[in-house]
Amino acid sequence: MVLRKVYTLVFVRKENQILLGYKKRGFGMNKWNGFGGKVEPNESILDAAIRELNEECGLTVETTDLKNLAHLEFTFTGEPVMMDCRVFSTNIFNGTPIETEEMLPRWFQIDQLPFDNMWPDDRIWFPYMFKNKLFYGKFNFNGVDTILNYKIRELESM
Ligand SMILES: Cc1cc(-c2ccco2)c2oc(N)nc2c1
Repeated sequence: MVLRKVYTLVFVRKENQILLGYKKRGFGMNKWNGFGGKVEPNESILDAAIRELNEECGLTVETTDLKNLAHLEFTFTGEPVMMDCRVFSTNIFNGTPIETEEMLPRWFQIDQLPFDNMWPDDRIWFPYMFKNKLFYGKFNFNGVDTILNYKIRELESM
């Protein structure tokens, strides 16, 4: 019986740059990633995305500014969990990114990303994100570093 948990992931864009955070502790530690986390029982997915972004790097974004780009499902061989990850992006935001206990934020040129220090699936689906296409992906992991199999496809509408 698989336990599905919903997560958010927000990518902030500025010209040809993308804001990534270096996870200083917890799940995904020592990897650069978008900002996000668990959706609490009492909140919408959009509200969770906005809350996590603010908690992790201090930026504020409006719900209407977030564009839902992807639905990604992550499973782990031998574990009954499935991470149902909703990916959003925006180029409209308020504030300047600040370092928090969780995250060290940094702007990267989108053609110079630290993929060796990111989740292995990112190099597979980031090109879809940069085409601003809606897409759906399923990735089956063995541990945190090895993708056993995956599928990805563009969607016309979510
Ligand atoms: C297995 C996995 C999990 C996550 C994640 C998102 C939010 C919390 O964990 C990922 O994020 C990325 N970029 N790849 C990921 C793979």
